[in-house]
Amino acid sequence: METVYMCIPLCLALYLFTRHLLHKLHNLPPTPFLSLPIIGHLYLLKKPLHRTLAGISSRYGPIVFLRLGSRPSLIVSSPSVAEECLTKNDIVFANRPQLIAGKYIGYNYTSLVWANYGDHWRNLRRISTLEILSSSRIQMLSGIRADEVRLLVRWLLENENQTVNMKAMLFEITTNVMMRMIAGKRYYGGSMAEAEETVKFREIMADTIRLGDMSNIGDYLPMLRWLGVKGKEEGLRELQRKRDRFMQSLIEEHRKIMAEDKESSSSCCNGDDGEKKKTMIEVMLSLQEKEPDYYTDLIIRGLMLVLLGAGTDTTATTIEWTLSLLLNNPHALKKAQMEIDNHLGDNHLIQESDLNQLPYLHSIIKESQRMYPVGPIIPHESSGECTVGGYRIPHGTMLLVNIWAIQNDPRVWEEPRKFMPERFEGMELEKHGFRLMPFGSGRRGCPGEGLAVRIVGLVLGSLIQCFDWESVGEGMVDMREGPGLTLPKAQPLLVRCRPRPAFVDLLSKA
Ligand code: HEM
Repeated sequence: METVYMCIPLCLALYLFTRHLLHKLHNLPPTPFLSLPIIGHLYLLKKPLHRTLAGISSRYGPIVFLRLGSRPSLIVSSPSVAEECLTKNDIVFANRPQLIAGKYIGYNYTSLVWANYGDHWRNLRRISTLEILSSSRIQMLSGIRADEVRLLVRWLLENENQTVNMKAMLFEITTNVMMRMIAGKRYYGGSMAEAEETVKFREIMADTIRLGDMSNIGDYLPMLRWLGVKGKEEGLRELQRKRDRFMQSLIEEHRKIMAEDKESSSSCCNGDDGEKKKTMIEVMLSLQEKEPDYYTDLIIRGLMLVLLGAGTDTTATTIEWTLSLLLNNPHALKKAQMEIDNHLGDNHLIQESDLNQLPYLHSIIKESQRMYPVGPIIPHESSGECTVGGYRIPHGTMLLVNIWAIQNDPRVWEEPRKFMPERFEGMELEKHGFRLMPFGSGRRGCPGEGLAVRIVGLVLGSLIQCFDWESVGEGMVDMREGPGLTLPKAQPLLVRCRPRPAFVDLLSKA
């Protein structure tokens, strides 16, 4: 028995030594010494992941190799290495890791977010950038965003001095904007609150947030899945069934309306300019008529869910962080109000077309996205062997670019934890390079950036222009980060607002 006890540490030491030797021989990047059998470096990971990985990088350097269970992983946390991965090695790293979540909510890794690089992904990307998220289409649907913002400021006016949960409020407005663009429907606020369809939609959104954290131990230790430990898998499967059924019912509804429209050649949805302001489903169904084999209902459902999933929480959370920062930095809030007043006076509410005259507002948003990027870590995977920083990176390595670490690194940004929108004044966008990339970069970079910039700018600009704000509770707004995929705040932002006297009249007519 004693011999067995002696053997265990001996075997472990031998294992660690051999691993380390092989690591060096294979010219892999620096790695923490203790990589345990089976779990590798998983024992090092704690939430929030971006902070843990930043801690590891500060010890081992900007290129770190980890074995996360069965997944070889490359952690990158400097602008130059990120650039090397996303420019020189862009195609090699253009795959996504095949995590369990992608099997269910990514239609077996075939949706735009989850598909590997290749013809199918390129096609989806083309459809989304040319047909759905092109500047002309985004511009065409600007009325939806203006209308939702108008409803928001009206609601705030009617509820002045009440405690408002901004997290919930912002999630509702961004979801309404996206669903109106996708299907011409709004599910928050208004008279539809009790309708069965609304209740179903809200349930789906709540479940998506509940299961939204993609971490699943089976992703790293597949043997657990064989042993029957399925984690969130059942929940994800059921959620996807519900989402799929819901989106299909919207497609059927549109199909029916389009057929009726065709018969009566009605022009009920034409804009003032006579051009038809089609929803995304209508655009996709028109394409389906021309190419039914490619534009299947499955492809349409996949795109609807991707846009809803990628476009709501991200924009809402960005606005919530930014407003929180402004409440803790009242001088910046005043300065932004003055900028808007100077440019627009007090006789019209801010519109999207005003945004490019408001550089300080842009600087505030950039600074907030620098400090609190809502995609703190971007996951890719290598489809072949390549070199990064002179090290060999094997095929099938998961790449985690730690955007949060880069954007909060004192070697990259002066006093990074200080909110200083002024640092962006007069700085051209190109100058940020890979130091600032809240929307990612390279061929898998965010296709919704143009839309997101408009939504965030318009909502935030309107809130700043029309109201004076105070946080609820003692002291400063709590800026701690909570667990979750899109860097949520640990505590939702609670506020009270009062309309600015000069805008009461304008708001009541809005
Ligand atoms: C402030 C808001 C947003 C932020 C910060 C953001 C950020 C990001 C980031 C960091 C990525 C990953 C990039 C990469 O892997 O290299 C991404 C991907 C993506 N985003 Fe956004 N995003 C936002 C809003 C939106 C909106 C409004 C949409 C569309 C309605 C959208 C659609 C997508 C899609 C489809 C992808 C996956 C692209 C692919 O894999 O090819 N995002 N976004």
